[in-house]
Amino acid sequence: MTTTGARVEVRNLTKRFGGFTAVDDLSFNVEPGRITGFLGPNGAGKTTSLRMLLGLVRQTSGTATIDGKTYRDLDQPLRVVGSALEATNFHPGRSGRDHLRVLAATAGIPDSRVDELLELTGIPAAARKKAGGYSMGMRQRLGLAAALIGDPRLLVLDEPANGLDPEGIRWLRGFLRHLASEGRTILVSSHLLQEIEQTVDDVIIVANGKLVREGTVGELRGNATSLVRTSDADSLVGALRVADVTAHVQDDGGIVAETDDLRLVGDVALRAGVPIHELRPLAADLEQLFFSLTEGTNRNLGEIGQSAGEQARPMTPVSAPGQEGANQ
Ligand SMILES: Nc1ncnc2c1ncn2[C@@H]1O[C@H](COP(=O)(O)OP(=O)(O)OP(=O)(O)O)[C@@H](O)[C@H]1O
Repeated sequence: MTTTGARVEVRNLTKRFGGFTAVDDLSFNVEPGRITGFLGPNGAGKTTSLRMLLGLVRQTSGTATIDGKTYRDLDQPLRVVGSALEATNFHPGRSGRDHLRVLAATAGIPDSRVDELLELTGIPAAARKKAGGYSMGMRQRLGLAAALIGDPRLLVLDEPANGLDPEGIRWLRGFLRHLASEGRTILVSSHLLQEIEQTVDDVIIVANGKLVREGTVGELRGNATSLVRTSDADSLVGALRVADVTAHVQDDGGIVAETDDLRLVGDVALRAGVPIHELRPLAADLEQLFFSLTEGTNRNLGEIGQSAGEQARPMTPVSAPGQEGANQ
């Protein structure tokens, strides 16, 4: 099955709560058929941005559109966008199945879709249990099923890996990949890079409400290199250079060659008659990059929680949690 994914465009999006700027002139695109990670530490402005995209919070300025339209202007929103912003948002006394049936009914979707989704998200056995008794992982799966009810072209998931065990995270990864391979657009937020690093194609990193980096995972990792060790580093570096591969010897004697073609490096070494003791790809440390871009920007900690030297930004909530509404 193929689906035409919806394209998301965010332009100069800004949200101020009183004097506090939660989202600050943010611009990015999210492309169909790809999984995009929306990353940033706690308090970076991810949820607020997603809420603006979904028409749940009114922006101070800027735009967030889905195939050129704001959420409010979509004709059949559930058929275009499915979202799971909070895993706990279910009536505790209602079964998972009933929750989905109510949703389906409001959107004119047949009940058969409910069973299909319970099966797809791996919670058919829980279907008759009250959602109040669900584990965090089950709530996440039910949230995902609810998001998919209208077979949407865009899926927006806020911290979907929260509360999932490693097996659950592996399942989620495969599930999202399958949905993207059908052409859908998938936007997933997370404050933990390692949770979604293997899941996403593109990354948007925010800190203090601002965009700090965006690109494909490959671009963020930078040029692929490999590490090779030998007893005759000078000869191998020379032979690699002849083969048009830039290489240099590190302090510990290892050679960093600017290619990820390990076979080429091995062949060059063989021709040069140099023994190889180690040969492996060098993965750039994305986690390190993420920390260096966002270090000290967790605004939820306030001034006290931040360690000395970090840039703390105090915040004063202007409304209590749960009082947020579409008119903000
Ligand atoms: N209604 C509100 N009134 C005042 N401040 C708010 C409101 N909603 C969010 N904020 C603040 O805006 C900032 C961004 O919050 P947001 O929830 O968007 O961040 P986040 O990146 O999603 O973080 P997390 O990973 O913790 O969910 C935070 O400092 C938060 O406390």
